[in-house]
Amino acid sequence: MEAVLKVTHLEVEHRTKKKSTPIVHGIDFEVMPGQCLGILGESGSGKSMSLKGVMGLLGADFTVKGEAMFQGENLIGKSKEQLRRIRGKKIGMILQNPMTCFDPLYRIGEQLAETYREHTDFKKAEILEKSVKILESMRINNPLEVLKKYPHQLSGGMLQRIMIGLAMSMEPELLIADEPTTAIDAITQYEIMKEFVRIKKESQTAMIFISHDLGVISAISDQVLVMNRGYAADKGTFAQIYENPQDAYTRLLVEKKKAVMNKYHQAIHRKGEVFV
Ligand SMILES: Nc1ncnc2c1ncn2[C@@H]1O[C@H](COP(=O)(O)OP(=O)(O)OP(=O)(O)O)[C@@H](O)[C@H]1O
Repeated sequence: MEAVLKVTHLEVEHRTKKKSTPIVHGIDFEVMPGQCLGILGESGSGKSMSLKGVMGLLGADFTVKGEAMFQGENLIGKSKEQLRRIRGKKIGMILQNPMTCFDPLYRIGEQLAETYREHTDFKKAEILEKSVKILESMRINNPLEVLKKYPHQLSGGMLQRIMIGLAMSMEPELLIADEPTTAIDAITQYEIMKEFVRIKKESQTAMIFISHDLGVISAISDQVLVMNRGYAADKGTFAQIYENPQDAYTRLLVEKKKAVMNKYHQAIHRKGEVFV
């Protein structure tokens, strides 16, 4: 089976007049159809830079090298305009903070319509119908009312749900989610994760899910790439990474997680003793 996206020897470098600083040091990864690749690593490990590099979202002061094959074409080296067309249609992207993805000056409905106008030839009535469907599919009540609201009138969780619904309505070949739950509260984070797991089950869309949280990665990933300081530290299925980490850094992440889980189990156990 052919990978949906196959990235080989990806390098990202930041350049100023005085010096160049390597950020991502030749990493390889691939996403198979219907599967989710989780990219795990602490803040600053180069997770976002890798995907932004592939998707043409870095400024002119960055250089990106390597190969990122998507539908028979190398994304690296494509023009900003070509990549903009691919993003949002064939490759959906959900970013960290939903507030920054919406323009504060326009109503939600106008912004959804704009995306439809750019990527489809739907007429006005069809756009409205589709927009309502997106909100309904993401279990948002009173969709017609919500379409009339401005971003600041909605919660972060609701905006993130709308972003996910919009991305999925384009029926992308690949969905990339970069820490999509970090900017929202814990209960909503759980709800948003449930949406991703549901989408994965129902639509079989290939996904890349970026997170610093091992728990989040475990909920959705088939394969995991662990990043540390711009290098690929470990690779494998979640079970391989969790049970038998090859790299010292991955072992540290797993041990930290296991220690938290132990404390949690002990607390539950103690609570049980008190109340039994
Ligand atoms: N605008 C920038 N200019 C120069 N270097 C940057 C810039 N943004 C990030 N970097 C460098 O790239 C490294 C990787 O950053 P990146 O955002 O990819 O990390 P990350 O693993 O996604 O973490 P986070 O979840 O905090 O975004 C950082 O450690 C930093 O040194």
